[in-house]
Amino acid sequence: MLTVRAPATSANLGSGFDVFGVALSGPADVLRVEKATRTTLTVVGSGSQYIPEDPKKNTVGAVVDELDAPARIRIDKGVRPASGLGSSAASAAGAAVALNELYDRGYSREELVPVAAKGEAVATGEAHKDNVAPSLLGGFTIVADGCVTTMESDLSFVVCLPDVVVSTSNARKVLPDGARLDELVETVGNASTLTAGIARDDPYLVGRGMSDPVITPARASLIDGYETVHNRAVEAGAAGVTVSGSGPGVIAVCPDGLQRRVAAAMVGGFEDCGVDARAYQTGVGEGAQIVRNERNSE
Ligand SMILES: Nc1ncnc2c1ncn2[C@@H]1O[C@H](COP(=O)(O)OP(=O)(O)OP(=O)(O)O)[C@@H](O)[C@H]1O
Ligand SMILES: N[C@@H](CCO)C(=O)O
Repeated sequence: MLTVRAPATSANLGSGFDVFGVALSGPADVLRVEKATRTTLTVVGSGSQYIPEDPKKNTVGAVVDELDAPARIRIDKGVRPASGLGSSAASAAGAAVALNELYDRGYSREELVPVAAKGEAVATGEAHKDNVAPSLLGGFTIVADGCVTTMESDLSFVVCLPDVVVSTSNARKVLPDGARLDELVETVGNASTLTAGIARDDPYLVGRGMSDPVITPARASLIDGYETVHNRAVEAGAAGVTVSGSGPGVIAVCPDGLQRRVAAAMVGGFEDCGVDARAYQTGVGEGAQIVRNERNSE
């Protein structure tokens, strides 16, 4: 039996739609996995009542198939589904790490990215990799043209999760079909600024790059209270604020010492709009880890 902790992630960061992702130090899914002749799933924890235990409908089932590695799997959800915090990806990444180890498949973490992405196709219909890459590799990740680049970072974030549900598949349906040239120029500029900010661990540069004129405005309209929460976070000292993944989570990058104030301001902003919310004071974290290995006692 293996126990794996796989972290929540925040994709896009505004200007990096389907490209940027960051592993968060918390929350996380915890998976207990042991070999079996047939795959069975149990799901407990945050939002587990909305997650199918049928392996064909769960992201981990696709990973089992890809690795030809049947198993008895118990998922303890720390990452609520339809949160914008890479819930479906955390389970897929955790399963990929556990099954690769249990069945001695020998894949590197980079090679597990497309394997875990098959799980995302189960959740959203598209095998996008911008959540599974950071959940597997940790740090800040750039997924572009089949290549994954990772960068370490020490930045601090607040992620505020309202008590509403936005599924990735619905949040992709509101996106426009195309963008104008000036919007493209603005987005490339912001993405470049953000990447430079990660390289320098500079929250102000990252914050300046954390916006885009096309994707974020379309998604923000699905989140009651977004404008208020955005403004409150900035007033409290956040260096940048945007929709986390496809929402409804909202992520703020914070200069040192301001996380608590920003977290309270964001929760208060949602509450003033009649929406319950909770905040995670978090930072850039590591990729999925095997926290317990009882293989030798099998
Ligand atoms: N192991 C799993 N964990 C979470 N959700 C799962 C899992 N397996 C299947 N799902 C389904 O995937 C959907 C949630 O995925 P979705 O991509 O919408 O949310 P998310 O992963 O939190 O968001 P985002 O990708 O924007 O960060 C739900 O319909 C849920 O039932
Ligand atoms: N890049 C994907 C990630 C979902 O978390 C999207 O924004 O739809």
